[in-house]
Amino acid sequence: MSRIIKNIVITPVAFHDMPLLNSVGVHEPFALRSIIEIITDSTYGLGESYGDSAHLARLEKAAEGIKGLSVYDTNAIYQVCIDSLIGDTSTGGDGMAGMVTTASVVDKVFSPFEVACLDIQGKIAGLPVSDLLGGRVRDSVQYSAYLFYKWAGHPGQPDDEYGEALDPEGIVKQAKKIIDEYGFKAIKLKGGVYPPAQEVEAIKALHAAFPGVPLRLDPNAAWTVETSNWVAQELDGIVEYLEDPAPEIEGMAAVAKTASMPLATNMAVVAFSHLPPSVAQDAVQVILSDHHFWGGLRKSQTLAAICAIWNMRLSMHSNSHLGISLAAMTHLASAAPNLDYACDTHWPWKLREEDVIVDGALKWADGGVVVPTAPGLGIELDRKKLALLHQQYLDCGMTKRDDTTYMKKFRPEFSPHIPRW
Ligand SMILES: O=C([O-])C(=O)C[C@H](O)[C@@H](O)C(=O)[O-]
Ligand SMILES: [Mg+2]
Repeated sequence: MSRIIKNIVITPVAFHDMPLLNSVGVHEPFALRSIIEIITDSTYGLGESYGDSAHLARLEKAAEGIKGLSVYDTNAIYQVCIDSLIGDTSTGGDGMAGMVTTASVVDKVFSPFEVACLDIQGKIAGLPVSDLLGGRVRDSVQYSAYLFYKWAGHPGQPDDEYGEALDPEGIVKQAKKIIDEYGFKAIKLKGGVYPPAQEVEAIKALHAAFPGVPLRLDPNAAWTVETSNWVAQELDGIVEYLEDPAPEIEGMAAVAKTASMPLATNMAVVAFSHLPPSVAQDAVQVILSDHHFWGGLRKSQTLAAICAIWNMRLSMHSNSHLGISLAAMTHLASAAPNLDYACDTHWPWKLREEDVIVDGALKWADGGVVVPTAPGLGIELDRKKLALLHQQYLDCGMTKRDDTTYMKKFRPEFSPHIPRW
Protein backbone atom coordinates (compact mmCIF):
# COMPACT_ATOMS: atom_id res chain seq x y z
CA MET A 1 0.00 0.00 0.00
CA SER A 2 1.24 3.49 -0.81
CA ARG A 3 2.43 5.62 2.07
CA ILE A 4 2.57 8.93 0.18
CA ILE A 5 -0.15 11.49 0.85
CA LYS A 6 -1.79 12.27 -2.48
CA ASN A 7 -4.61 14.49 -1.31
CA ILE A 8 -6.26 15.86 1.83
CA VAL A 9 -9.95 16.70 2.01
CA ILE A 10 -11.28 18.79 4.90
CA THR A 11 -15.05 18.87 5.27
CA PRO A 12 -16.79 21.08 7.82
CA VAL A 13 -19.90 19.49 9.32
CA ALA A 14 -22.64 20.46 11.77
CA PHE A 15 -24.70 18.17 13.99
CA HIS A 16 -27.59 18.89 16.34
CA ASP A 17 -26.68 19.84 19.89
CA MET A 18 -28.83 20.36 22.97
CA PRO A 19 -29.05 23.56 25.09
CA LEU A 20 -26.36 22.59 27.61
CA LEU A 21 -25.41 25.30 30.09
CA ASN A 22 -21.89 26.20 31.15
CA SER A 23 -19.95 29.11 32.64
CA VAL A 24 -19.70 30.93 29.30
CA GLY A 25 -23.30 30.50 28.12
CA VAL A 26 -25.29 27.77 26.43
CA HIS A 27 -24.67 25.34 23.57
CA GLU A 28 -26.14 26.45 20.25
CA PRO A 29 -28.50 24.26 18.18
CA PHE A 30 -25.55 22.87 16.20
CA ALA A 31 -22.02 21.81 17.07
CA LEU A 32 -19.35 22.22 14.38
CA ARG A 33 -16.55 19.81 13.53
CA SER A 34 -14.04 19.32 10.73
CA ILE A 35 -13.57 15.90 9.14
CA ILE A 36 -10.08 15.31 7.75
CA GLU A 37 -9.44 12.65 5.10
CA ILE A 38 -5.85 11.89 4.16
CA ILE A 39 -5.80 10.06 0.86
CA THR A 40 -3.05 7.85 -0.61
CA ASP A 41 -3.08 5.84 -3.83
CA SER A 42 -4.58 2.85 -2.09
CA THR A 43 -6.44 3.94 1.05
CA TYR A 44 -7.52 6.83 3.28
CA GLY A 45 -7.20 7.83 6.93
CA LEU A 46 -9.54 9.87 9.13
CA GLY A 47 -9.14 12.67 11.66
CA GLU A 48 -11.65 14.95 13.39
CA SER A 49 -11.17 18.39 14.90
CA TYR A 50 -12.88 21.71 15.69
CA GLY A 51 -15.07 23.31 13.04
CA ASP A 52 -14.59 27.03 13.73
CA SER A 53 -13.72 28.92 10.54
CA ALA A 54 -10.37 30.25 11.83
CA HIS A 55 -9.28 26.70 12.65
CA LEU A 56 -10.54 25.39 9.29
CA ALA A 57 -8.44 28.00 7.45
CA ARG A 58 -5.35 26.93 9.41
CA LEU A 59 -6.01 23.26 8.65
CA GLU A 60 -6.43 24.01 4.93
CA LYS A 61 -3.16 25.94 4.81
CA ALA A 62 -1.21 23.18 6.60
CA ALA A 63 -2.80 20.52 4.35
CA GLU A 64 -1.26 22.14 1.25
CA GLY A 65 2.23 21.59 2.66
CA ILE A 66 1.51 18.07 3.92
CA LYS A 67 0.60 16.67 0.49
CA GLY A 68 3.44 14.60 -0.94
CA LEU A 69 4.83 13.57 2.47
CA SER A 70 4.79 10.05 3.86
CA VAL A 71 2.19 9.06 6.45
CA TYR A 72 5.13 7.76 8.50
CA ASP A 73 6.88 11.14 8.52
CA THR A 74 4.85 12.81 11.25
CA ASN A 75 7.91 14.84 12.32
CA ALA A 76 7.96 16.50 8.89
CA ILE A 77 4.19 16.99 9.07
CA TYR A 78 4.58 18.70 12.45
CA GLN A 79 7.21 21.02 10.96
CA VAL A 80 4.84 21.88 8.10
CA CYS A 81 2.21 22.82 10.69
CA ILE A 82 4.73 25.11 12.46
CA ASP A 83 5.78 26.72 9.17
CA SER A 84 2.18 27.16 7.98
CA LEU A 85 1.42 29.24 11.05
CA ILE A 86 4.31 31.67 10.63
CA GLY A 87 2.83 35.12 10.17
CA ASP A 88 -0.67 33.84 10.95
CA THR A 89 -2.37 36.72 12.73
CA SER A 90 -5.85 35.21 12.84
CA THR A 91 -7.47 34.97 16.24
CA GLY A 92 -10.04 32.63 17.78
CA GLY A 93 -10.96 29.27 16.37
CA ASP A 94 -10.24 27.49 19.64
CA GLY A 95 -13.49 25.52 19.32
CA MET A 96 -14.19 25.87 23.02
CA ALA A 97 -16.18 29.09 23.18
CA GLY A 98 -13.32 30.95 24.85
CA MET A 99 -12.95 28.47 27.71
CA VAL A 100 -9.53 27.21 26.63
CA THR A 101 -7.46 29.82 24.81
CA THR A 102 -3.86 29.02 25.77
CA ALA A 103 -3.45 25.60 24.11
CA SER A 104 -0.78 25.33 21.42
CA VAL A 105 -2.20 26.28 18.01
CA VAL A 106 0.41 24.10 16.27
CA ASP A 107 -0.65 21.08 18.32
CA LYS A 108 -4.31 21.71 17.50
CA VAL A 109 -3.58 21.93 13.77
CA PHE A 110 -1.27 18.90 13.78
CA SER A 111 -3.57 16.61 15.78
CA PRO A 112 -6.15 15.50 13.15
CA PHE A 113 -3.45 14.96 10.53
CA GLU A 114 -1.51 12.76 12.94
CA VAL A 115 -4.61 10.73 13.78
CA ALA A 116 -5.37 10.25 10.06
CA CYS A 117 -1.75 9.18 9.41
CA LEU A 118 -1.94 6.64 12.25
CA ASP A 119 -5.20 5.36 10.76
CA ILE A 120 -3.39 4.71 7.46
CA GLN A 121 -0.29 3.29 9.18
CA GLY A 122 -2.56 0.83 10.96
CA LYS A 123 -4.29 -0.11 7.71
CA ILE A 124 -0.93 -0.71 6.00
CA ALA A 125 0.31 -2.86 8.90
CA GLY A 126 -3.01 -4.62 9.35
CA LEU A 127 -3.01 -3.51 13.00
CA PRO A 128 -5.33 -1.38 15.14
CA VAL A 129 -4.04 2.07 16.15
CA SER A 130 -3.89 0.87 19.77
CA ASP A 131 -1.16 -1.59 18.67
CA LEU A 132 0.83 1.26 17.10
CA LEU A 133 0.61 3.02 20.46
CA GLY A 134 2.16 0.12 22.32
CA GLY A 135 -0.77 -2.24 22.56
CA ARG A 136 -4.00 -2.03 24.48
CA VAL A 137 -3.90 -2.61 28.22
CA ARG A 138 -7.70 -2.69 28.38
CA ASP A 139 -10.22 -4.08 25.89
CA SER A 140 -12.85 -1.51 26.72
CA VAL A 141 -12.45 2.16 27.70
CA GLN A 142 -14.71 3.48 30.43
CA TYR A 143 -16.44 6.85 29.98
CA SER A 144 -18.25 8.97 32.56
CA ALA A 145 -21.85 10.17 32.59
CA TYR A 146 -21.29 13.82 31.66
CA LEU A 147 -24.25 15.74 33.14
CA PHE A 148 -25.23 19.30 32.27
CA TYR A 149 -27.73 21.77 33.59
CA LYS A 150 -29.92 22.33 30.58
CA TRP A 151 -33.00 23.93 29.20
CA ALA A 152 -35.87 21.69 28.11
CA GLY A 153 -35.18 22.48 24.48
CA HIS A 154 -33.77 25.28 22.36
CA PRO A 155 -36.01 28.35 22.65
CA GLY A 156 -38.79 28.17 20.07
CA GLN A 157 -38.25 24.45 19.49
CA PRO A 158 -39.92 21.40 21.06
CA ASP A 159 -38.37 19.83 24.18
CA ASP A 160 -35.53 17.42 23.44
CA GLU A 161 -35.40 13.83 24.71
CA TYR A 162 -33.57 14.85 27.91
CA GLY A 163 -35.81 17.76 28.88
CA GLU A 164 -35.08 20.35 31.54
CA ALA A 165 -32.47 19.95 34.30
CA LEU A 166 -32.14 23.11 36.35
CA ASP A 167 -32.08 21.77 39.93
CA PRO A 168 -30.82 18.74 41.90
CA GLU A 169 -33.94 16.69 41.08
CA GLY A 170 -33.54 17.41 37.37
CA ILE A 171 -29.84 16.49 37.50
CA VAL A 172 -30.53 13.19 39.29
CA LYS A 173 -33.25 12.38 36.74
CA GLN A 174 -30.83 13.13 33.90
CA ALA A 175 -28.17 10.91 35.52
CA LYS A 176 -30.64 8.04 35.80
CA LYS A 177 -31.59 8.30 32.14
CA ILE A 178 -27.97 8.46 30.91
CA ILE A 179 -26.81 5.65 33.20
CA ASP A 180 -29.78 3.45 32.29
CA GLU A 181 -28.85 3.81 28.67
CA TYR A 182 -25.05 3.54 28.80
CA GLY A 183 -24.21 1.91 32.15
CA PHE A 184 -21.67 4.61 33.10
CA LYS A 185 -19.88 4.02 36.42
CA ALA A 186 -18.65 7.55 37.13
CA ILE A 187 -20.49 10.87 36.99
CA LYS A 188 -19.30 14.37 36.10
CA LEU A 189 -21.48 17.46 36.55
CA LYS A 190 -20.72 20.55 34.52
CA GLY A 191 -21.04 23.42 36.96
CA GLY A 192 -20.25 27.12 36.91
CA VAL A 193 -23.88 27.78 36.05
CA TYR A 194 -25.56 28.40 39.43
CA PRO A 195 -24.26 29.77 42.75
CA PRO A 196 -21.89 27.13 44.21
CA ALA A 197 -24.21 26.18 47.10
CA GLN A 198 -26.79 24.99 44.55
CA GLU A 199 -24.22 22.94 42.66
CA VAL A 200 -22.93 21.43 45.92
CA GLU A 201 -26.52 20.45 46.67
CA ALA A 202 -26.79 18.75 43.27
CA ILE A 203 -23.60 16.76 43.89
CA LYS A 204 -24.91 15.71 47.31
CA ALA A 205 -28.17 14.61 45.67
CA LEU A 206 -26.19 12.53 43.16
CA HIS A 207 -24.16 11.06 46.03
CA ALA A 208 -27.38 10.02 47.77
CA ALA A 209 -28.94 8.63 44.58
CA PHE A 210 -25.80 6.78 43.41
CA PRO A 211 -23.92 5.74 46.55
CA GLY A 212 -20.33 4.70 45.87
CA VAL A 213 -20.27 6.08 42.31
CA PRO A 214 -17.24 8.37 41.76
CA LEU A 215 -18.37 11.98 41.25
CA ARG A 216 -16.74 15.10 39.77
CA LEU A 217 -17.77 18.74 39.58
CA ASP A 218 -16.37 21.11 36.93
CA PRO A 219 -17.31 24.83 37.14
CA ASN A 220 -14.77 25.85 34.45
CA ALA A 221 -12.91 28.21 36.76
CA ALA A 222 -16.02 30.14 37.79
CA TRP A 223 -15.02 30.36 41.48
CA THR A 224 -12.54 32.39 43.47
CA VAL A 225 -9.95 30.60 45.60
CA GLU A 226 -12.05 31.28 48.72
CA THR A 227 -15.22 29.88 47.16
CA SER A 228 -13.29 26.87 45.84
CA ASN A 229 -11.97 26.18 49.34
CA TRP A 230 -15.51 26.28 50.71
CA VAL A 231 -16.76 23.86 48.03
CA ALA A 232 -13.79 21.55 48.64
CA GLN A 233 -14.71 21.38 52.32
CA GLU A 234 -18.37 20.70 51.54
CA LEU A 235 -17.49 17.91 49.10
CA ASP A 236 -14.76 16.31 51.20
CA GLY A 237 -15.10 12.53 50.78
CA ILE A 238 -17.81 12.94 48.12
CA VAL A 239 -15.97 13.78 44.86
CA GLU A 240 -13.07 11.83 43.38
CA TYR A 241 -11.69 15.10 42.01
CA LEU A 242 -12.65 18.75 41.66
CA GLU A 243 -12.13 20.01 38.11
CA ASP A 244 -10.93 23.56 37.39
CA PRO A 245 -12.48 25.22 40.43
CA ALA A 246 -10.40 28.44 40.14
CA PRO A 247 -8.67 30.15 37.20
CA GLU A 248 -5.03 29.71 36.15
CA ILE A 249 -2.20 27.68 37.62
CA GLU A 250 -1.85 30.11 40.52
CA GLY A 251 -5.52 29.83 41.49
CA MET A 252 -5.39 26.04 41.31
CA ALA A 253 -2.17 25.98 43.36
CA ALA A 254 -3.80 28.09 46.08
CA VAL A 255 -6.83 25.76 46.27
CA ALA A 256 -4.63 22.65 46.18
CA LYS A 257 -2.90 23.78 49.36
CA THR A 258 -5.98 22.98 51.44
CA ALA A 259 -8.33 20.84 49.31
CA SER A 260 -8.51 17.23 50.48
CA MET A 261 -9.29 15.86 47.02
CA PRO A 262 -7.13 15.97 43.86
CA LEU A 263 -7.66 18.92 41.53
CA ALA A 264 -8.05 18.19 37.83
CA THR A 265 -7.70 20.54 34.87
CA ASN A 266 -8.36 21.01 31.19
CA MET A 267 -8.03 24.79 31.46
CA ALA A 268 -4.97 25.75 33.53
CA VAL A 269 -2.56 23.18 32.07
CA VAL A 270 -3.32 22.66 28.39
CA ALA A 271 0.13 22.68 26.78
CA PHE A 272 3.54 21.19 27.54
CA SER A 273 4.92 24.62 28.49
CA HIS A 274 2.37 24.80 31.35
CA LEU A 275 3.68 21.65 33.00
CA PRO A 276 6.86 22.94 34.70
CA PRO A 277 5.18 25.82 36.59
CA SER A 278 2.26 23.60 37.54
CA VAL A 279 4.49 20.79 38.80
CA ALA A 280 6.63 23.28 40.72
CA GLN A 281 3.57 24.50 42.61
CA ASP A 282 1.75 21.14 42.76
CA ALA A 283 -1.17 23.07 41.27
CA VAL A 284 -3.00 20.09 39.73
CA GLN A 285 -2.96 16.42 40.52
CA VAL A 286 -4.95 15.16 37.51
CA ILE A 287 -4.44 16.31 33.92
CA LEU A 288 -7.40 15.88 31.59
CA SER A 289 -5.65 14.94 28.38
CA ASP A 290 -7.26 15.77 25.05
CA HIS A 291 -5.50 14.68 21.88
CA HIS A 292 -7.24 17.47 19.93
CA PHE A 293 -5.15 20.11 21.69
CA TRP A 294 -2.19 18.12 23.07
CA GLY A 295 -0.87 17.39 19.55
CA GLY A 296 -2.41 14.04 18.70
CA LEU A 297 -2.17 10.54 20.09
CA ARG A 298 1.60 10.11 20.39
CA LYS A 299 2.10 13.48 22.12
CA SER A 300 -0.75 12.55 24.46
CA GLN A 301 1.28 9.47 25.32
CA THR A 302 4.21 11.75 26.12
CA LEU A 303 1.88 13.66 28.41
CA ALA A 304 0.89 10.38 30.05
CA ALA A 305 4.57 9.57 30.64
CA ILE A 306 5.20 13.01 32.16
CA CYS A 307 2.22 12.54 34.48
CA ALA A 308 3.60 9.18 35.59
CA ILE A 309 7.03 10.71 36.31
CA TRP A 310 5.63 13.61 38.33
CA ASN A 311 3.06 11.58 40.21
CA MET A 312 0.08 13.21 38.54
CA ARG A 313 -2.88 11.16 37.42
CA LEU A 314 -4.54 11.25 34.04
CA SER A 315 -8.13 11.57 32.88
CA MET A 316 -9.58 12.71 29.54
CA HIS A 317 -11.48 15.82 28.47
CA SER A 318 -14.01 16.03 25.68
CA ASN A 319 -15.99 18.50 23.62
CA SER A 320 -19.01 17.87 21.41
CA HIS A 321 -17.67 15.30 18.94
CA LEU A 322 -18.47 12.58 16.43
CA GLY A 323 -17.35 8.98 15.95
CA ILE A 324 -13.87 9.61 14.52
CA SER A 325 -12.90 11.44 17.70
CA LEU A 326 -14.50 8.75 19.87
CA ALA A 327 -12.50 6.07 18.05
CA ALA A 328 -9.24 8.02 18.48
CA MET A 329 -9.98 8.73 22.18
CA THR A 330 -10.73 5.05 22.74
CA HIS A 331 -7.54 3.78 21.07
CA LEU A 332 -5.47 6.29 23.04
CA ALA A 333 -7.06 5.51 26.40
CA SER A 334 -6.74 1.78 25.75
CA ALA A 335 -2.98 2.15 25.31
CA ALA A 336 -2.29 4.53 28.22
CA PRO A 337 -1.86 2.34 31.32
CA ASN A 338 -2.10 5.28 33.74
CA LEU A 339 -5.28 6.70 32.17
CA ASP A 340 -7.42 4.90 34.68
CA TYR A 341 -10.19 7.39 35.37
CA ALA A 342 -13.34 7.10 33.26
CA CYS A 343 -12.89 9.50 30.32
CA ASP A 344 -15.26 12.35 29.52
CA THR A 345 -17.43 12.22 26.43
CA HIS A 346 -20.25 14.39 25.11
CA TRP A 347 -21.54 11.39 23.12
CA PRO A 348 -25.01 11.09 24.75
CA TRP A 349 -25.80 14.69 23.76
CA LYS A 350 -25.82 14.06 20.04
CA LEU A 351 -28.56 12.36 18.06
CA ARG A 352 -27.75 8.66 17.64
CA GLU A 353 -28.22 8.74 13.88
CA GLU A 354 -26.03 11.80 13.30
CA ASP A 355 -22.47 10.83 12.54
CA VAL A 356 -20.06 10.51 9.64
CA ILE A 357 -18.94 6.91 10.18
CA VAL A 358 -20.54 3.61 9.21
CA ASP A 359 -22.69 2.26 12.05
CA GLY A 360 -21.59 -0.62 14.20
CA ALA A 361 -17.82 -0.13 14.47
CA LEU A 362 -17.97 1.48 17.92
CA LYS A 363 -19.80 -0.64 20.45
CA TRP A 364 -20.97 0.72 23.79
CA ALA A 365 -21.11 -1.84 26.62
CA ASP A 366 -21.28 -1.42 30.37
CA GLY A 367 -20.26 2.26 30.47
CA GLY A 368 -17.45 1.88 27.98
CA VAL A 369 -16.51 1.58 24.33
CA VAL A 370 -15.03 -1.70 23.15
CA VAL A 371 -11.63 -0.95 21.57
CA PRO A 372 -11.93 -1.63 17.82
CA THR A 373 -9.54 -4.35 16.63
CA ALA A 374 -9.86 -3.83 12.86
CA PRO A 375 -6.84 -2.18 11.18
CA GLY A 376 -6.29 1.55 11.81
CA LEU A 377 -8.99 3.33 13.81
CA GLY A 378 -11.34 0.48 12.84
CA ILE A 379 -13.99 2.79 11.39
CA GLU A 380 -15.12 3.72 7.88
CA LEU A 381 -16.47 6.97 6.51
CA ASP A 382 -20.14 6.97 5.52
CA ARG A 383 -20.05 9.39 2.59
CA LYS A 384 -23.81 9.84 2.46
CA LYS A 385 -23.91 10.87 6.11
CA LEU A 386 -20.87 13.10 5.63
CA ALA A 387 -22.64 14.88 2.77
CA LEU A 388 -25.74 15.30 4.94
CA LEU A 389 -23.85 16.84 7.87
CA HIS A 390 -21.89 19.05 5.49
CA GLN A 391 -25.14 20.33 4.00
CA GLN A 392 -26.36 20.93 7.55
CA TYR A 393 -23.20 22.99 8.14
CA LEU A 394 -23.91 25.10 5.06
CA ASP A 395 -27.58 25.52 5.97
CA CYS A 396 -27.14 26.40 9.65
CA GLY A 397 -25.00 29.43 8.86
CA MET A 398 -22.77 29.01 11.91
CA THR A 399 -19.06 29.59 11.46
CA LYS A 400 -17.83 29.26 15.03
CA ARG A 401 -18.90 28.08 18.46
CA ASP A 402 -20.16 31.03 20.48
CA ASP A 403 -22.08 29.94 23.60
CA THR A 404 -21.99 33.47 25.04
CA THR A 405 -23.66 35.31 22.16
CA TYR A 406 -26.33 32.60 21.95
CA MET A 407 -27.03 32.92 25.70
CA LYS A 408 -27.23 36.74 25.46
CA LYS A 409 -29.96 36.43 22.84
CA PHE A 410 -32.24 35.11 25.59
CA ARG A 411 -30.56 36.59 28.72
CA PRO A 412 -29.11 39.94 27.62
CA GLU A 413 -27.74 40.58 31.13
CA PHE A 414 -25.56 37.41 30.99
CA SER A 415 -21.83 37.96 31.45
CA PRO A 416 -19.23 35.20 31.03
CA HIS A 417 -16.62 36.79 33.31
CA ILE A 418 -14.77 34.47 35.67
CA PRO A 419 -14.37 34.00 38.55
CA ARG A 420 -18.07 34.78 39.06
CA TRP A 421 -18.57 33.54 42.59
O1 LIG B 1 -14.43 19.81 30.90
C1 LIG B 1 -14.59 20.83 30.24
O2 LIG B 1 -14.14 21.90 30.63
C2 LIG B 1 -15.34 20.76 28.98
O3 LIG B 1 -15.88 19.72 28.70
C3 LIG B 1 -15.43 21.93 28.09
C4 LIG B 1 -16.64 21.91 27.22
O4 LIG B 1 -16.54 22.95 26.29
C5 LIG B 1 -17.93 21.98 28.02
O5 LIG B 1 -17.86 22.94 29.01
C6 LIG B 1 -19.13 22.22 27.17
O6 LIG B 1 -19.34 21.44 26.25
O7 LIG B 1 -19.88 23.14 27.47
MG1 LIG C 1 -13.28 20.69 32.42
